[in-house]
Amino acid sequence: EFYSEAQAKMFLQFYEQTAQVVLNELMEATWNYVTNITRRNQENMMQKEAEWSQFMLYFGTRARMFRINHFLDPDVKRMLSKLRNIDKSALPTKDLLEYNKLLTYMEAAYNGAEVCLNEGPCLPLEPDLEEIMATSRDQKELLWAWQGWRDAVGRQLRPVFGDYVHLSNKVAQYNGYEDMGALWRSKYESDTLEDDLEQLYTELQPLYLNLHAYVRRSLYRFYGPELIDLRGPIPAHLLGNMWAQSWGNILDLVLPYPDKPPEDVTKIMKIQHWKPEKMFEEANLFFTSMGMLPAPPTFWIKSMMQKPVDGREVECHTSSWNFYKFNDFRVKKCTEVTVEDLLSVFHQMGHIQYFSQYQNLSVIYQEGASPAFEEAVGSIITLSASSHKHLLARGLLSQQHLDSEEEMNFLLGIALEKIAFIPFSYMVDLFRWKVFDGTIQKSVYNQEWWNLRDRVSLRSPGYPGTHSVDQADLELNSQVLGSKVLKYQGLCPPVPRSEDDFDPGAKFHIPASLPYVRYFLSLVLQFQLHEVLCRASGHVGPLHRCDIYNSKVAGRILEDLLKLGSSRPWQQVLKEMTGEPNISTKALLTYFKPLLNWLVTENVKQGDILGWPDFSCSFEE
Ligand SMILES: C[C@H](NC(=O)O)C(=O)O
Ligand SMILES: [Zn+2]
Repeated sequence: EFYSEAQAKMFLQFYEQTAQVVLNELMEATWNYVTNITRRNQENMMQKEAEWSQFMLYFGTRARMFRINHFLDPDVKRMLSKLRNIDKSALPTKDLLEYNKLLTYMEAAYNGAEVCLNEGPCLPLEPDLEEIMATSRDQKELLWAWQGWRDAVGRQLRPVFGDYVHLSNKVAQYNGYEDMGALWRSKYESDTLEDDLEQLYTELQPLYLNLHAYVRRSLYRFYGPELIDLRGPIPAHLLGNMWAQSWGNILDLVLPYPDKPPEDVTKIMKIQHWKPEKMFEEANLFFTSMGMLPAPPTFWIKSMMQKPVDGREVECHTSSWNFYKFNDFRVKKCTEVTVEDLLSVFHQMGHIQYFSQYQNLSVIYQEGASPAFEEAVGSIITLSASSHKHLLARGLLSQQHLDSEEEMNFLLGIALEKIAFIPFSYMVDLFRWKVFDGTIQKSVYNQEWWNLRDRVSLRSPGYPGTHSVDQADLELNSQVLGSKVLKYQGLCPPVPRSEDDFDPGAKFHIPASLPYVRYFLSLVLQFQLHEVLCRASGHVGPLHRCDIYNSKVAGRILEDLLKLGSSRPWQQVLKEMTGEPNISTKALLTYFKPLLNWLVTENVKQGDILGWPDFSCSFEE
């Protein structure tokens, strides 16, 4: 028999009451585990996982019985269709146990991995190995950390990743999707997502290729020709980050005007005795200055703002948590007193703000308008918080004005964070979608990630800057090269890789089974929304000087977005807020226009080419 719309409303109310309790217990058990990794806490978490799946199975199967096309109330229809996707709860019990064991194993392998010095201590990723990658300028030391981390993590995950893929695809099929990539993409409510992504990437490529060429030249000057090939990819251990995903830590090596180095905010924070708690208060203040919500009392009591020193083993990867209980939201971060971590704290407080703003909605709607919106909120604020004007106002800088050269140094600093991230944030899921849909088989996981497979060199793009490596070339080669580090990032592994390695596994989100393309979309979206808020706040002048701190007008606009959660399709919400129905690179390109002009001129002056026609990696000569 089919249930009426009235019965559907009753069903949703019943779901609402019980979901909060079950979800809260699951979050508490998971939080207890990741902030104190013990066998007992792991068992408790697994128990709550099982209960949560039972609960989802009950409601998910019943949600599928309603014939929602006949219903009138758009909310009832939207909520029921969201309830139908019950993710891994759709697995038969035996498979579910196996899948949860796999997921826990992979995440534990990542969290517990460390790299040991010949005699003496073993170093964990946070803070030790990340500190080395950020600050060391000794390429042997960088190589030791880079290779050691991949040996410690990637090799452990390699044998099980195939099983994870197989069971993930089973989850997807039980929920009515081809494979797990299709299930992940469905969150964006768009049947043109993949084309839209490729279009965004194409629009951003000249910016990336010019930055890549410029940084390669700078590293050539510092590390010399034995390490850097001016017509080739850059060795991946020299970019100041374990995954070369953001290059902000090598700003000192690549400054456009080295005789005018920017003030060192990290140093100033240490001189001023900043502590992690103060970093969170600073970010909280930004939101309240805009008339938005403060983090509630529980946040300050229950968050984990530092790596514990009492011997507890924890998951250090930074994350924000909603406990689906009034005003209970927390951040877990092994915070170091650095400007990089200060901006990361701003990003996390954006998640907390979203949780607070939509907490009165149905549980079903307590998520971002799309995963990209979830990631964009904090990053929008970070764009203001990292402006010279803001840091000066907050006492983290003392130099009143920047001349045009100092301003170019500043813009390059932001580009090292944001532009370098473009190819990385795009290709992590391009890789995984191909793994899930079977294009990339287990036997070639690592070479596909690095694409060492084919010695096809990109046709040299002719003069730098005037015309970047044209899309046809890249497309031609992309069929051969596939979507991998070399094609997109123009990086090389510094040492030979084999199929015993599993380098993708060295990035948290892969063992943690967390989708990643949300960060690529957020990167574009955050500039688009930043521009809207800047204009609304009355900002005039270059976008990179805008700081919306204290703007109640901007706060209001942002609040109206966040309050909606996922109750409305994000395209509608975006159109209302910006007048555009799609994510657009216009604002990002406006923000970096002065820098792109400078980079193109510089690359032409140096006679540098865009792209990496010398395709092979140094050790392969
Ligand atoms: C950008 C992404 N942020 C996060 O996971 O919180 C990362 O760290 O890779
Ligand atoms: Zn985030």
